Amino acid sequence: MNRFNPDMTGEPAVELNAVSLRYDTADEVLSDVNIRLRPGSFTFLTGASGAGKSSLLKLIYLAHAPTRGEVRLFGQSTGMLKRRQLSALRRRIGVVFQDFRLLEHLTSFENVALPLRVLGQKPEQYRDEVADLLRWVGLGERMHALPQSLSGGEQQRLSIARALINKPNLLVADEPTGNVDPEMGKRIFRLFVELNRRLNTTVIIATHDLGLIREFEAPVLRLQHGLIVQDVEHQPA
Ligand SMILES: Nc1ncnc2c1ncn2[C@@H]1O[C@H](COP(=O)(O)OP(=O)(O)OP(=O)(O)O)[C@@H](O)[C@H]1O
Repeated sequence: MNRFNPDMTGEPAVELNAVSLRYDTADEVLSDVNIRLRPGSFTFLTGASGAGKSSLLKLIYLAHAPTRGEVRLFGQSTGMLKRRQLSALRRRIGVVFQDFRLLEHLTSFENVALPLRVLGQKPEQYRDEVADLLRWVGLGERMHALPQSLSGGEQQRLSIARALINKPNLLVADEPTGNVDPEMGKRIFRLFVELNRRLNTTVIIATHDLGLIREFEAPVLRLQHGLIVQDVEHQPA
């Protein structure tokens, strides 16, 4: 993989300032959250079920707007942006979901190529790139398989390739190892680490898996009832 789109602004890749989120009229799901992720950093987000991890990630990948506070991405405030500007920012973010969200009628190759086709690229422009990425995630032999014929770990690696084909500056993964066995979980985390080290992609991963967090020794943000109770700046040495 080549290095691409390096983030040269020097601003945090992600910055949440006094962010709160409330769905309809219920209590706040996130309260006064302040986060800064450096470009090229690798961070875990953890917390009990219902603590607000997915909600926080949705704010980061611009699926929701906060009720209060400011979300800044790559130095840009996101609150007042027009639809087209938001789409451009979203293209700089790759998202990996626990339940993969692959298109079942498309092959592995076609699933990964789709974001480029949507951008108007022709097969001859993306063929080699898609094949390289599929080989990188270990699916070189499964390029023409449909998702239903892949194992859970293979489907997750396919969804990682799809999230990366647009060369995002930021990768957001929501419980990416929730549906795979521990060995595959490690293999998937190694892909994220390699991505982060080789391409300097900023990575944030929500996970319950304390074993993997310990093994990979990255900074941890911990959410409890919508509050950050442990953050990157306050790690024990
Ligand atoms: N679209 C929504 N509408 C209303 N409430 C929601 C919505 N999404 C999440 N919630 C509520 O917000 C709270 C936090 O949910 P969230 O999914 O962010 O937590 P989580 O830490 O990711 O949990 P899990 O680990 O179980 O996925 C929960 O009480 C949940 O019921």
